[in-house]
Amino acid sequence: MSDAPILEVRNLTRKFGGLTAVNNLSFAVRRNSIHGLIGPNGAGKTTTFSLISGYYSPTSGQILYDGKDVSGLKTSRLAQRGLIRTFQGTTLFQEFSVMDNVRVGCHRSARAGFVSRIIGSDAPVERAADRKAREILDLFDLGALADEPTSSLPHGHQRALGMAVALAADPVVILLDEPFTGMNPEETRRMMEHVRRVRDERDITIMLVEHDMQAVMGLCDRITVMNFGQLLTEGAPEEVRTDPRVIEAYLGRAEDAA
Ligand SMILES: Nc1ncnc2c1ncn2[C@@H]1O[C@H](COP(=O)(O)OP(=O)(O)OP(=O)(O)O)[C@@H](O)[C@H]1O
Repeated sequence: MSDAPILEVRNLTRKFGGLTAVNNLSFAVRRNSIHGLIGPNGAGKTTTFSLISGYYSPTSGQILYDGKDVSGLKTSRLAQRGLIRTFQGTTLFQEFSVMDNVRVGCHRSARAGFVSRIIGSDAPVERAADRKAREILDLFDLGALADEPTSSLPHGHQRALGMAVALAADPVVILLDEPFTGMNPEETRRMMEHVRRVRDERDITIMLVEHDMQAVMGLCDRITVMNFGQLLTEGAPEEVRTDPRVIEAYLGRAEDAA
């Protein structure tokens, strides 16, 4: 496996009028790692995610994905290449069954064969999508709920299903936007297990923005810390947790807000 990072941002800057939300930010994400992006409120994490996933174009700087400059490419093009972002609010079809949500995701990524397109029969594609959807549901312990309406699932399961749909698109990198928001401790524990499983069993790189520090520290291999749009520090969870600059950044913002 190559040692080159799967994702890298170089001197990334994004301005909104007079406000610099991301300021000359550089960091790299190793292949097959779980990489956290943290920082106090307003630090620029979401903007960074939106830049990497193509929702915003950089004002300046570069984004390299698998060694290639993808700065300014649209979300759909990046998704085709395997860079997939999930959102805080779920984007599931609530009236569909659990299985059908994943099946739709599989179809989006499936390429119908030449013959089936000519004769109008997509049976092999359907069968392949079904098989793939079942495997993915099992990975997230959702197999027994496959035929349930999505709207009946509790919050934790809905978030797991959101990740299952992302997996159906054959990602290389998944960008998870606050995956633990609103979860109780048991749901958080299970979600952490799912994220690990996706990385371990599917060789997928995971990058996440998250405020739940316990989850971030327990899950991530490396953590990038932002403050005021800039890189504050980067390191293993233990280094970051005990870094006085990180503690200061969080406490400083808490005092501002008080
Ligand atoms: N579309 C926009 N237009 C103008 N300003 C924006 C826009 N998006 C973000 N900002 C500003 O950029 C700065 C960084 O915001 P961003 O949402 O990226 O921070 P964050 O670290 O994700 O914060 P939080 O943890 O609160 O979600 C903030 O000052 C925010 O108000």
